[in-house]
Amino acid sequence: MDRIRIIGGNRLNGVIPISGAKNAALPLMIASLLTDQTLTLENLPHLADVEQLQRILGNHGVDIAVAGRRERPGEAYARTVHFSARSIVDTTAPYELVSKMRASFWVIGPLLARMGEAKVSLPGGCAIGTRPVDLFIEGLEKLGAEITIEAGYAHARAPKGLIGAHYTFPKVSVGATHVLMMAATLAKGETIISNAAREPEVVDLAKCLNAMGAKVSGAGTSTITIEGVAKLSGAHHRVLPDRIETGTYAIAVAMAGGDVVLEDTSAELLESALSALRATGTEVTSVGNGIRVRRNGGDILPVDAVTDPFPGFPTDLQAQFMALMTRANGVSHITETIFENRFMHVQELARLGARISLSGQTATVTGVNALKGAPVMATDLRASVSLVIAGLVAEGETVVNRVYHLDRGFERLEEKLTRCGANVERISD
Ligand SMILES: CC(=O)N[C@H]1[C@@H](OP(=O)(O)OP(=O)(O)OC[C@H]2O[C@@H](n3ccc(=O)[nH]c3=O)[C@H](O)[C@@H]2O)O[C@H](CO)[C@@H](O)[C@@H]1O
Ligand SMILES: C=C(OP(=O)(O)O)C(=O)O
Repeated sequence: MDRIRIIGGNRLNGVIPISGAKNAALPLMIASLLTDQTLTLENLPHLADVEQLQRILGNHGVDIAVAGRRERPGEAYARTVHFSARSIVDTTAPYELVSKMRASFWVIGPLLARMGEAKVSLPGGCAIGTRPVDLFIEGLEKLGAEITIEAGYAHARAPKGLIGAHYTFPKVSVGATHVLMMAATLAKGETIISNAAREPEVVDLAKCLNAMGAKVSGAGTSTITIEGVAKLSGAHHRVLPDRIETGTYAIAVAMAGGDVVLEDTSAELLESALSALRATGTEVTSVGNGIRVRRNGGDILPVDAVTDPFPGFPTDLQAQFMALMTRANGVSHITETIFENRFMHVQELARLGARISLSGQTATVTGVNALKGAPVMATDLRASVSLVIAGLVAEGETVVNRVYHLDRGFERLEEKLTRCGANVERISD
């Protein structure tokens, strides 16, 4: 099992190319199930989750062909891939494939819309909370689906096709918004989704669906309207930049100090996180097609953060920001409102000398003068990278075990950091 070894103490200077967003790529790939024509996705990141979803789509009969990729060292892979679901050969998404990642459950929407049936295993994904699927079921039932849960599978049927309806989410859900939006593109009549997720990945999916001939409006606001159409066509779509990868490297620079341009990304995707970062005393400016992040010595100021659906502070940056706060000059409070168990990094950061106490959903972080390297264990995707960030300034050697979590969502992490001067190395046994 691979590990990552970091020797702390180096500043970061240079350019980091930002890859296409994992959390946009996954629903976009799933959208290929909606049409018998080819959906071409540009800027697709090379990640374990993308590969796993390719296996799942392959099982449904999707032909997948890589049309091109950039191979220059230090660049994002930026693959262009064709997805062609000419016919759906299987409407079952089996446990062995789906249990590895949350987003694979989302195939339920397009399969139901196109084929009138789907049998999908209940999902896996990061161990950050219970992660139920009640909102997906309620929303799809509102569109006329009949759904039962038996032996770990959701059995969904819509023998007469899906029918447009008005559904108000009782709670904001990114995944359920993606699924309902996709399903409604092929439903009869108009669907209105209220209290929809407003994440940039929802907007990206809506743009792609519209390029495929769907009639989706309002994505990016909390009311999305979809006028169903009889058929969708192929399209060519560029995956938007990964705002979580962007924020992660911005926080890494704030932690290690230095001057780095994050390339092929945009500050608009993560304003709330960047304003928290500015408040810590880090310089963050938009430049050309990216963001410049600078911190040249001086204290890291303590800043409180509360996670919230977009445009709030992203839960997927909570662990990384907490790592930064472990070195702040003072006390900060970090509150997690999205997932009930997303503090697995706390005990691992403590191994490096961090002082963090937990009370309910709030972590109180008392900054320390120095962290000290130690072996630590990655528990989930974003928790893992928070340990790498802490390792960048910890004295001596930090070894992060269970790196497969990182590989789900960070492309060429050690290469991107090493090229900016960090001492980071992957150890494969
Ligand atoms: C692949 C992907 O894009 N994953 C992202 C997506 O996950 P995901 O789409 O799974 O997260 P949701 O937005 O659905 O979850 C938000 C909250 O709603 C709850 N909920 C969700 C569905 C449901 O049927 N019932 C229910 O109660 C969840 O348990 C959670 O408390 O958005 C999360 C919140 O920004 C991010 O952390 C994940 O990185
Ligand atoms: C929680 C995440 O992924 P998933 O929803 O696939 O578990 C994440 O991307 O941080």
